[in-house]
Amino acid sequence: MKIYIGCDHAAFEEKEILKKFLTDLGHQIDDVGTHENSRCDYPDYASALAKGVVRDGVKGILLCGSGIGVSMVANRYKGARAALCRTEKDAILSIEHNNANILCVGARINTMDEIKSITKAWLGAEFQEGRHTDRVAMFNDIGEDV
Ligand SMILES: O=C(CO)[C@H](O)[C@H](O)[C@H](O)COP(=O)(O)O
Repeated sequence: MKIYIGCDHAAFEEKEILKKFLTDLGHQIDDVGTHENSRCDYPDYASALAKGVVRDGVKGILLCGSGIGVSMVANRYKGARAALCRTEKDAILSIEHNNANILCVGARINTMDEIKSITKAWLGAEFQEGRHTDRVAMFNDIGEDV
């Protein structure tokens, strides 16, 4: 499966480790950066990743210090369903009920082992459809100025 990955400086090392973990599992990884650990701005990378995910109809993984900033940015793009996940349960539910297409994790919150297991759980889960399909479709009609 092709998977986009992106991060800011706070999660650069974790992103590199996760990239190898996913490549070893047989996934094709498209890295939108950052490509070094000097200070940068997560909106740049979360935007690039969300655009790629929506355009190509694939999944993506975003990492920053908390996971919060990247999830906020990604969800500004129509068609992006970014879920901040702290546990495997979060990850599974974000797919089963919400058909998340972007996983967000916090490298300053979760350990590397936790990030790997959250990611594996997320990639292994399946959208349950049924009553969830119409609810997720409703997302597309939301997004007005207030
Ligand atoms: O967006 C965030 C917080 O919601 C991320 O955790 C960033 O990685 C963090 O803000 C970066 O912080 P730094 O002090 O500039 O390293």
